[in-house]
Amino acid sequence: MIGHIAIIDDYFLTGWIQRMDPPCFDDIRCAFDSIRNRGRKKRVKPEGFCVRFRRMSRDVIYTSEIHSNGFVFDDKVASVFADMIGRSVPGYGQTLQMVELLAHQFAQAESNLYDLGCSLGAATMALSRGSAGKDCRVIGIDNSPAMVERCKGMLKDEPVEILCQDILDTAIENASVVVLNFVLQFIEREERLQLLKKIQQGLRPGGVLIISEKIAFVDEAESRRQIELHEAFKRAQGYSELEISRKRSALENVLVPEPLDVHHHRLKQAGFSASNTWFQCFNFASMIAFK
Ligand SMILES: Nc1ncnc2c1ncn2[C@@H]1O[C@H](C[S@+](CC[C@H]([NH3+])C(=O)[O-])CC(=O)[O-])[C@@H](O)[C@H]1O
Ligand SMILES: O=C(O)C(=O)Cc1ccccc1
Repeated sequence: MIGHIAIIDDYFLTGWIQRMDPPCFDDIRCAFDSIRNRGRKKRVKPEGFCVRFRRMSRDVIYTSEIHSNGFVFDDKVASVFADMIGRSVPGYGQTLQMVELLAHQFAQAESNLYDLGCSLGAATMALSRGSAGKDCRVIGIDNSPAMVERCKGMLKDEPVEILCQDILDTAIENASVVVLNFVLQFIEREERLQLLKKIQQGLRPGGVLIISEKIAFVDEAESRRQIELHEAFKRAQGYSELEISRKRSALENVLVPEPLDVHHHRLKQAGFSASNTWFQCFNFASMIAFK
């Protein structure tokens, strides 16, 4: 049920919890409680679990004035990314759980599963877990060397391949599930259709593309409302007004969101037979497209 990222209260721990059966949230909380009781530094194995954990660094990048112009996936961002995305994207954890469920549903035996723009490999892990036992190749790809290096470390015991590559150059073949989890938004708009066509062509019959995005709204008042709600979410997650506004400026022209109907229309143009939106929270949404 849960992948490898567990955020318990304000402990900011990243952990891998492996057991024969998928653990539920209460099991994990129990495991962490038992760790807490014995002192935070001590590595213990609560009964029935194999828990490996490292402290997840808190994202304080935009608390200081000194940060790069624009937004780049450099080592600074990679080192706090798990915390950053968890506190910035409403429903991110839920999305990962559903990627695992969808992989379980759609992964075909002896096919390839791709996580394009894998960052630290959270969705790669979900693909791996969801397709366990089907003899699939799970491939995570990212063009940020800092992300790839950390991702390889995080997933070193998982049967996945992690490549440092531009996803525009990646060959997609024999695929049953492809994931673009909050990645298309960073690709130049003119390149997006071509990328989706390539994915559609690399999918087997019955294959799916799972795509999550920050979305835009055509109606100005609606757009304002959704952005305000997203920013209220970020405030509730502990980001200050200054951090929120600095990151907003950094993301301008780097993360370019589009309305949901633009996405669905483009998926059709790329050759997908159908698509739908299976999750939305404020200006973040997840879709699935069927070959
Ligand atoms: N052309 C490109 N080629 C390869 N990678 C790219 C490219 N452009 C951007 N990236 C990579 O796409 C990732 C986007 S983050 C994905 C989260 C992850 N999917 C997750 O489920 O945790 C989303 C976010 O930061 O909002 C970064 O690691 C970039 O290096
Ligand atoms: O933080 C934001 O405002 C976002 O839109 C989400 C996000 C999350 C991680 C990196 C870049 C953008």
